Amino acid sequence: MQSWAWPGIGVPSGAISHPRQEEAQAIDQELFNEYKFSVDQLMELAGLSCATAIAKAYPPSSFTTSQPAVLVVCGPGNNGGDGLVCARHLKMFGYQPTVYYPKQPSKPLFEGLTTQCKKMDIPFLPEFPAEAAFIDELYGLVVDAIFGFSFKGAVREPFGSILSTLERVTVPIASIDIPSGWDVEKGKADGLQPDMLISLTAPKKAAMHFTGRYHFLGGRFVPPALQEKYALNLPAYPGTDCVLQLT
Ligand SMILES: NC(=O)C1=CN([C@@H]2O[C@H](COP(=O)(O)OP(=O)(O)OC[C@H]3O[C@@H](n4cnc5c(N)ncnc54)[C@H](OP(=O)(O)O)[C@@H]3O)[C@@H](O)[C@H]2O)[C@@H](O)CC1
Ligand SMILES: [K+]
Repeated sequence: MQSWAWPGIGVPSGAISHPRQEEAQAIDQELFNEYKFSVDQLMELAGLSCATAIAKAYPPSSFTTSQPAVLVVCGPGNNGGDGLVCARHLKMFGYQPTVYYPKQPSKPLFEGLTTQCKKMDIPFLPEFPAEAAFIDELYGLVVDAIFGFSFKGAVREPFGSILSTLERVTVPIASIDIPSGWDVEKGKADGLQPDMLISLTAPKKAAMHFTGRYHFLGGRFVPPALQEKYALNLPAYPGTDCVLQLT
């Protein structure tokens, strides 16, 4: 496992670990199988962390659009589920989220999260805006909840076209867990370059290639024994906060 020194106020000067893809998946499986968490539980905490980190970095007053409008783009796996939870909490925090969710799995978890959003009057776009300029005009922030730590190989449609449009937007992009399209360990120099990354549980190896302004850690749910087993060496979260700003 690779690690780096971590200077900063409130953060111990030790080294936070950067799990590889397989390690991130193993931690995830252990949380469910050994520690008996349910996906819904952790997804709620993960999505709440994301909305909280976004509210810290981009308060509604910082938006130049007439409303704090946020486009949340959700993928087909649990990263997309985090996006739906994040959208719901953003709405609670006073933002105007809109969701684009092109590949909706027919599983009760995702159907439930979708219904919750719709019942909170969060609109779902039937089509993705064809031009990056439309996104820049209508939204002050894009949340990238397309792929997380299980992404592998070349991007398949419709996500290839979506990502190539997102690469051209000029409004800030906040990526949940991994910038979508990036190799989970090596990153992608010519891919999406988000302004914000919210690493969940621990920053994955690819996070070492993140050059945006804000890097937050969220998902404050890893029991100490599991942190020790994987030598995560996570910094202490401040007080009762569910997120920690790393950079
Ligand atoms: N413990 C934690 O930290 C917690 C983590 N959580 C979150 O879960 C995330 C991981 O979720 P995950 O394992 O469901 O996978 P994720 O990355 O969303 O993508 C899988 C989907 O993408 C697809 N797909 C893959 N490659 C593709 C390609 N090249 N092109 C196109 N499609 C491709 C793949 O499709 P398939 O291969 O099945 O066809 C599948 O449908 C994690 O990053 C974090 O955000 C929290 O919710 C809870 C606690
Ligand atoms: K993502």
